[in-house]
Amino acid sequence: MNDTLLELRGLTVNYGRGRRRIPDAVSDVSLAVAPGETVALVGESGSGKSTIGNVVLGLVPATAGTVRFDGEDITAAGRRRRRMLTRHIQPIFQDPYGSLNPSRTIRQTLIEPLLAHGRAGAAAGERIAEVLDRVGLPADATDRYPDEFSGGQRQRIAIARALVAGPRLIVCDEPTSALDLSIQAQVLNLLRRLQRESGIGYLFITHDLALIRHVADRVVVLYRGRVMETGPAARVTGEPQHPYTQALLAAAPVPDPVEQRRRRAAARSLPPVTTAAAPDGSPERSGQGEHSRV
Ligand SMILES: Nc1ncnc2c1ncn2[C@@H]1O[C@H](COP(=O)(O)OP(=O)(O)OP(=O)(O)O)[C@@H](O)[C@H]1O
Repeated sequence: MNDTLLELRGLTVNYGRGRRRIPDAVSDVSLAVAPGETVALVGESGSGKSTIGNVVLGLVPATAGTVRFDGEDITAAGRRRRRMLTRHIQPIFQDPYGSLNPSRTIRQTLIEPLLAHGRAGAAAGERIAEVLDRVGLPADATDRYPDEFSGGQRQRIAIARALVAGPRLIVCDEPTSALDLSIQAQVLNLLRRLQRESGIGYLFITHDLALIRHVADRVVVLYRGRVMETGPAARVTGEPQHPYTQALLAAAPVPDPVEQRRRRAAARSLPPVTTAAAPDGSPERSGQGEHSRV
């Protein structure tokens, strides 16, 4: 067992080829997730968050850099070995309506990950009942279809599907952004409880900096595929060092209007985001000193 569950080093991803090539969708990103830890990837749309998550899930190839899971480089592993390793990594996606096949019962949905890893034997029914119970759904949910459930319940089904094969890392890609606020809190509490019970690591993708102080231990702030700032969630949200992080925080809605005005005033007094260190016009990087840990 390794202290570091997931470690990315110098991850770079280019999409497409020739004239349709999109270089540096992700550029030289390094981060680590420990067992039982939540590391949030934050940044606005197009900053490369989902690309990083998809590389970790084995859905998108890395152009350069390494992705180590439990010390083993997934990108260098053969197909069979990669399948073995990625069995321990599962996704939860944003849209609980789109991510569940409407023509499959909940049992068929939950048995898929077990089938994929040759574990759909006699104990599968028991395992499915157990995960449904853990996510707070009734045992008789198994014979029903996704459209018989609310958005929050569907996201619980998606969480059950992620849990059923006993993952050690879950890539949560905006898992609550399609849900009402009250349901969001329930789903986040469920994720936190599951983490406490099982020591699962979360790579938690969100564009919402206001959310991460409630869910994340550490944060990686991305802009145009590059790391702007990394550090403990309380520090990055309480005393952001990089102007880009400060601007993101100022734009995040806060329940307290006085606090919101204070942040906006603080952001207005910032110097403009500098382009000095980045030839492509993105802000210069900072927080790299903490890079070795995050
Ligand atoms: N399959 C793809 N083919 C080509 N380009 C892609 C593909 N997926 C993402 N990109 C590009 O890569 C960059 C990073 O996109 P990505 O989806 O990773 O960002 P994101 O931060 O997750 O955005 P969002 O919050 O909108 O999901 C963007 O410029 C995007 O257009």
